[in-house]
Amino acid sequence: MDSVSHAAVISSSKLSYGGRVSFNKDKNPLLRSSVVSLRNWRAPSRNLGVLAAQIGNKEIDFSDPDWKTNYQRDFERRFNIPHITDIFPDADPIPSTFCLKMRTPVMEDFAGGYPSDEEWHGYINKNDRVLLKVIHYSSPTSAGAECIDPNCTWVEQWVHRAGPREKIYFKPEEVKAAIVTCGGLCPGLNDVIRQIVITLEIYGVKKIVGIPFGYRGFSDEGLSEMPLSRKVVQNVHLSGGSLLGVSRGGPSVSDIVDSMEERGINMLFVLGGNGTHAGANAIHNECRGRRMRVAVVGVPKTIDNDILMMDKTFGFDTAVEEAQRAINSAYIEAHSAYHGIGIVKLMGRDSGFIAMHASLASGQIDICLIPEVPFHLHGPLGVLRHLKFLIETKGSAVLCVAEGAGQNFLGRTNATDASGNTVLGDFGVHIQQETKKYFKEIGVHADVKYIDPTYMIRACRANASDGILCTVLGQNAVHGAFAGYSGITVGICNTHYVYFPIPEVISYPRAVDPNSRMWHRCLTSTGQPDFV
Ligand SMILES: Nc1ncnc2c1ncn2[C@@H]1O[C@H](COP(=O)(O)OP(=O)(O)OP(=O)(O)O)[C@@H](O)[C@H]1O
Ligand SMILES: O=P(O)(O)OC[C@H]1O[C@](O)(CO)[C@@H](O)[C@@H]1O
Ligand SMILES: [Mg+2]
Repeated sequence: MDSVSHAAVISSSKLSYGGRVSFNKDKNPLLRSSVVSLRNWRAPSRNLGVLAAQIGNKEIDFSDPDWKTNYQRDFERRFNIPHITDIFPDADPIPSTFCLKMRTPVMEDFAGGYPSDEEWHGYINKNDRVLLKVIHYSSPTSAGAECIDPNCTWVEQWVHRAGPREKIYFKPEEVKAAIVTCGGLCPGLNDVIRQIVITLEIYGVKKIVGIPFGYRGFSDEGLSEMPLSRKVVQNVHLSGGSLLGVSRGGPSVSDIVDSMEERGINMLFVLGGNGTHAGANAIHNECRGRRMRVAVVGVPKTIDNDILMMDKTFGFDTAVEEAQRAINSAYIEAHSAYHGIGIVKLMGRDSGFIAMHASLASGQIDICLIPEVPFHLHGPLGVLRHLKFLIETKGSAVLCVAEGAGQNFLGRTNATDASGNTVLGDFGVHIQQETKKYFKEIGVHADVKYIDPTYMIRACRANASDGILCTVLGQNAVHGAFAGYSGITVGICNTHYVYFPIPEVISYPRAVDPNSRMWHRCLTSTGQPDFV
């Protein structure tokens, strides 16, 4: 009997919240989403009735006239960004050395004072905020609705605006900044490294180093730090990969912080995904525990686009664009063959964003399969039966599958990589084989071509749109560190640039909402039916 590929449904009757993710689509039952999709809204327990919900660790009683105020206060607390003065209340700021009026920074020990210009108002006020959610849903049944209470009350949620502050908490001549890139590759890593270095130099920092091969570079014998300067990074963005190298796994947090202390690193820029950010936050906490005056700032790097709250992460646009070449090749192969079927596998461990957006962009995909949306392969409603229909009616078909889709059709290996991530089975190969088998069994000719461009896509250099995103994120990371923040990451939110406290963006992987307008648009474009 055919099993169904299923997006896990939270079985708990409790409502939890924290991100923009709908209640029914997340794989992680421990998620802490701040907004609940009321499509599936239900009271968490009979005791609470319909007017209350369990939100994270808190229970909200919606009959309380102050619930909204309390919610907003709690939100503000959660999205507060940790600052150096939290542990060093007496830390004195100095006027910023970041000055766009100067083409070359004064590097001579700032003997004549810091070159800040009080009249120039190019700085961000630390009280500036950006609105996180911009849609007022009037009903929980609206597509993609993210409501907090059953009436979908409008609740403003503000996050901190990123950018240079007028006052800074580090003297550039006392800074030793380090950059580390962890996890898998992603288009744009070099662009971010480059911007961090360039911006640090504009502040007047002279000691800038790269840690080689991810967190391992802090501990592994024979890996020495790489001195960085504008000269070194000038052209690195012209190629993909990471100038510094990447890795998974590595030393413990306490070993990393020991190494930072030994090397005198007091600004650490960490480029990576969920795992890397969990590490960065742990490093930040360890530094605080040791009362080190250090800024740890993340830049989210995930081609999968699986970090919460953000419009997108760098590398994602490039991946979608580069995927077009593979999809177009699959389309041409399929359309040039008698009963041709093209299959393209794209990255996306837990999230189908690349597959969904690449399918939408190409307009050449008949079936898009992602981890978040369940499907049958066999049977009257299955993908294979629909393929037969397409062959009979169109003469050819093209599929786009995310690597994390259909994992339940494959035997679990229980294997994990060096960071502890589950090693996925190859669903692309599986569906290719099943398709061939199926058409053979039904006695219909089919010419199946399979393309796996995943690593070719990941190794590309950033496209123009990602180049800009990387530039802004890299610069803002440096502004955040100089402003005295630590344990933060940078992001784009409703087209504006913001700082988030790290835990809020990594509490679970961001996933495609099957009830979102974007997934509905994808279905409209492909014309595929439900496969369950
Ligand atoms: N919970 C954690 N605490 C501390 N360090 C962690 C944690 N999870 C992962 N790391 C470390 O972060 C680094 C990168 O993790 P991982 O391999 O999961 O990649 P990632 O940052 O999630 O990026 P990608 O999107 O490419 O998977 C590894 O060196 C790993 O040891
Ligand atoms: O082969 P690696 O380096 O483990 O990376 C594969 C994983 O990395 C990602 O690209 C995320 O960076 C996932 O989509 C994919 O599962
Ligand atoms: Mg990860």
